Amino acid sequence: MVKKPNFKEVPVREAVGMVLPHDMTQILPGEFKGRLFKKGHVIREEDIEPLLSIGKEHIYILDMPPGHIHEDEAGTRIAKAVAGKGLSLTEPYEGKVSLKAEWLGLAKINEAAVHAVNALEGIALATIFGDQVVKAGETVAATRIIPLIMEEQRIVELEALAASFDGPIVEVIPFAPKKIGLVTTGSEVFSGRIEDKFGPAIRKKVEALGSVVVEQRFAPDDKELIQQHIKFFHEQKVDLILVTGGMSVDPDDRTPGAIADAGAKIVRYGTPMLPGSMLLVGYLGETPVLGLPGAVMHEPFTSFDVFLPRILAGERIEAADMTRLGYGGLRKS
Ligand SMILES: Nc1nc2c(c(=O)[nH]1)N[C@H]1C(S)=C(S)[C@@H](COP(=O)(O)OP(=O)(O)OC[C@H]3O[C@@H](n4cnc5c(N)ncnc54)[C@H](O)[C@@H]3O)O[C@H]1N2
Ligand code: MOO
Repeated sequence: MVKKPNFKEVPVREAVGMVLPHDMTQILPGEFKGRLFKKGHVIREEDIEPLLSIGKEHIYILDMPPGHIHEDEAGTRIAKAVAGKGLSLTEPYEGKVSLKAEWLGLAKINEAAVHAVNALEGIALATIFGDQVVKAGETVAATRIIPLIMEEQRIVELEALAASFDGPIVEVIPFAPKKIGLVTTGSEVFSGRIEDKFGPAIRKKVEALGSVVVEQRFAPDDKELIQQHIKFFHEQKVDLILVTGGMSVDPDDRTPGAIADAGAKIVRYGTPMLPGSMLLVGYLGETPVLGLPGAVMHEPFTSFDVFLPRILAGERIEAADMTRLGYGGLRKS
């Protein structure tokens, strides 16, 4: 059991000159939720009315037993113990310390470690789901202890637990700027019968993450020509090759075969996420080659948007990464 701290209860009218042991929250539904008084505030005569208005007829004056620490210090220590690179800590607010991204990047969260930390009584660590893109300033995790004070020993245990994992529990990996080669297939686009919609959509997605399409090459539905463009980009030593169109079941859909014929090792063709089930991921040497499904053209979040940030953060995509998308992967039916 979490030990109750020793408090002296003082009627609020007699508390003038005393120090508040924790932040005092006011909630006016629909209007305001926040800190009315900060921890450490010395109560003044004019504070009595506001305190009574939030239902505080008595306040606690804290008598901190030896070996215990306050929620603000505990929250800060937990945050420091779990944070890796790319995160900065906020000041404690109502006992809560948040971890905010310092740069645009991929949030990496050790899920098993988060569960292990939260199994310690009295400790709360909340994170976003991992492998998401976060912008500078976005909150990635927040922590607090449940009681107002806690034996310091518990925090020492938590620090040891956090240090026992391989790498930090929460971090933000920055995106390396990569050079991308884009092969757009489809005889209807090649001939000019229809306007290319893939190029602008892909540029927008990759530029948002700090990378650039160095060149876009067009091919009709001809396996040999598609393959030549893929090899060209590989020789140009781009960091990533993207191929659009021709990913499904029609006789004119040549892209998966062209990627294989170019010499790429196919990780997997098809992934259980909608939209974007027709995604192919392969590697030509060390260079990732992706066959992109039609949905990438018009949907803001597809299987491609799951893996692009991970590739730009330097990760290699394995078959299991692709097969695991099914659970929660129905984003659009
Ligand atoms: N019977 C089935 N039909 C479809 C399946 C399936 O499994 N069985 N999968 C569907 C899914 S999911 C997708 S995604 C698409 C995959 O399409 P493809 O990659 O083969 O795309 P295309 O057939 O080449 O073109 C589809 C559509 O998009 C237009 N297009 C293609 N590229 C461009 C471009 N660069 N700019 C503008 N428009 C483009 C193309 O003209 C077609 O209209 O298949 C589903 N069907
Ligand atoms: O693979 Mo498709 O993109 O689900 O529409």
